[in-house]
Amino acid sequence: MSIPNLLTLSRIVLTIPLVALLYYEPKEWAIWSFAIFIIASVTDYLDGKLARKLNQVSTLGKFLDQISDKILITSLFLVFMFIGKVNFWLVFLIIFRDTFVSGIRMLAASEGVIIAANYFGKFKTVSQIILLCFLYLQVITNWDITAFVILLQWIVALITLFSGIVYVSGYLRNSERGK
Ligand SMILES: O=P(O)(O)OC[C@H](O)CO
Repeated sequence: MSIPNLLTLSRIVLTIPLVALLYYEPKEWAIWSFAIFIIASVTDYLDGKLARKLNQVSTLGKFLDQISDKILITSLFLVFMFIGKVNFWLVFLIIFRDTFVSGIRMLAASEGVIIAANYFGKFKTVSQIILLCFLYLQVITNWDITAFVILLQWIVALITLFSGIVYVSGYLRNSERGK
């Protein structure tokens, strides 16, 4: 397996300790979870860059990248929801959007079309990572950032929704053209 793909896979493996350290007591473990999350987020930046540099861009790599992002981010949002730091509706929207977009991707693939992650999708992932950082800070520190985090949740919800609509409308436009 190529180094970029190994980096991507490490994100899936790291999700397990990261979730356990955040979910279980004592609270002090959350800081270790945050440290692992930062490492996992850096691999998200590095894997694609390295794959392009080493000329190792592959369909498997693109697939793993999307899957590992979703496993990491959705798992964390679920834990933050269980510990009462994030609203249910945002987690619902993220799961709904990702499942719907994956369905559109499967449909397109069955028609021989590969829908790669676009800039809106990447921006959505970055916005969710930023929100997760602030959710960690809420758990780890005593800072009163509740109002800011609520505002950020709305912004992330809008970006998440918009990026999903972009994929769906892109697919519908292409299938209209193909008729
Ligand atoms: O738009 P999505 O859901 O494919 O996600 C984009 C990826 O996370 C980019 O790495």
